[in-house]
Amino acid sequence: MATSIPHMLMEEIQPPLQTSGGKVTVVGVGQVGMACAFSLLTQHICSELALVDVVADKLRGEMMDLQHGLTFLRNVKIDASTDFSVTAGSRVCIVTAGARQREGESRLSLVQRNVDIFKGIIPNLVKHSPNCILLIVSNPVDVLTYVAWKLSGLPKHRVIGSGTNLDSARFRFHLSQKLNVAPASTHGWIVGEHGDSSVPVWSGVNVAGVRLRDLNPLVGTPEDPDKYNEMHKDVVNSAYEIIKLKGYTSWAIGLSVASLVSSILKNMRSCYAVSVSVQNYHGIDKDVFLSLPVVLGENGVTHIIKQTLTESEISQLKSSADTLWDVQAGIQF
Ligand SMILES: NC(=O)c1ccc[n+]([C@@H]2O[C@H](COP(=O)([O-])OP(=O)(O)OC[C@H]3O[C@@H](n4cnc5c(N)ncnc54)[C@H](O)[C@@H]3O)[C@@H](O)[C@H]2O)c1
Ligand SMILES: O=C1C[C@](c2ccsc2)(c2cccc(Nc3ccc(F)cc3)n2)NC(=O)[C@H]1Sc1ccccc1Cl
Repeated sequence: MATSIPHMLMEEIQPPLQTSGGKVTVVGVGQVGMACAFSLLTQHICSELALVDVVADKLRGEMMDLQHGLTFLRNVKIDASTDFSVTAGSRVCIVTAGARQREGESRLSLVQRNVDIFKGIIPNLVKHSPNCILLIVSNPVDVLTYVAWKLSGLPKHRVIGSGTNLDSARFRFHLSQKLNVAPASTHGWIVGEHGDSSVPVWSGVNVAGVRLRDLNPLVGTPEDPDKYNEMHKDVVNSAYEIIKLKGYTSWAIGLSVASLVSSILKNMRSCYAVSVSVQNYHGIDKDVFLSLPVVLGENGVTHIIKQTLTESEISQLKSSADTLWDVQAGIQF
């Protein structure tokens, strides 16, 4: 006679599945990684969550703290380990692991340190989840998305970077405040290189299909009396302001990453500006990853949207492609 309570409480109809089909891994449980994890859980996006980091105590603490909130959420299997076997069967693997930039450290030095970190992460993720989609968040995100693709051996459509998804979200927020329309109804795309050198596509800024450029042809130009062109500066400056005020950024990037994962797991085919292989698009001949609007579905990037860009916008993309190509040339794989 089985004496254990579970056996007395219930009759097993079928053994548990190896994986639920909704498993997501987050590598790096720092400020960004935990914001991603919290956003995924509170929006009921994943059915399983695996956390990986090299700092074992923090890793266990974050896992326990999330587990204790499950009473208020749905029943998600949350696990954590420094061993990548915990990630097995993940549909999406989010990488936020990275070294902190040292005082006066060159960009290339930081890149190489992050590449060396990625050498220990990417092959292990693919070993345990060969059918996964890699979603890179660590900076410099465009270069590290290329590095992740090279190290993973995965097809390019299953390796994306968060890219200018956050840049675009900040751009839409600033526009929404000026127009007094909800950010979700204020449409605008920032493409190209994530961060300081990103490219706002002013011809596409619209509310309900009404393009600002049709109402004011000077929108986005230095001659614009309404100074909409300063919105892009606001996007960049706000990132630095947040760092100055709180020391890091987390909530917006966490929410933006959760939205990307939702479109993938639910095969929503929503459009996002994310870092993808852009060789042969807009006349770019270098093998680099930059952000363009793409359709995101269950197997990653299904389509790249062919926006009509101005000569200036294309020139800025090509300049970023050359910069990234030079950085990539200096990487020791
Ligand atoms: N793409 C974007 O829009 C965007 C926005 C914000 C931050 N970021 C980037 O996200 C990254 C993380 O930012 P953060 O504020 O969370 O940093 P953080 O230092 O708080 O967290 C990084 C985490 O990575 C872990 N880590 C380091 N090496 C590891 C390894 N080999 N394996 C597993 N884990 C490892 C660390 O232990 C730490 O917990 C940074 O590169 C940052 O620039 C990107
Ligand atoms: O990409 C980052 C990383 C950063 C940040 C903030 C100011 S400059 C960079 C961040 C937070 C914590 C650590 C780092 N490190 C880091 C940044 C760039 C890099 F190349 C290497 C490391 N960056 N925080 C952010 O919000 C985002 S978005 C952003 C940054 C600059 C312009 C426009 C945007 Cl929308």
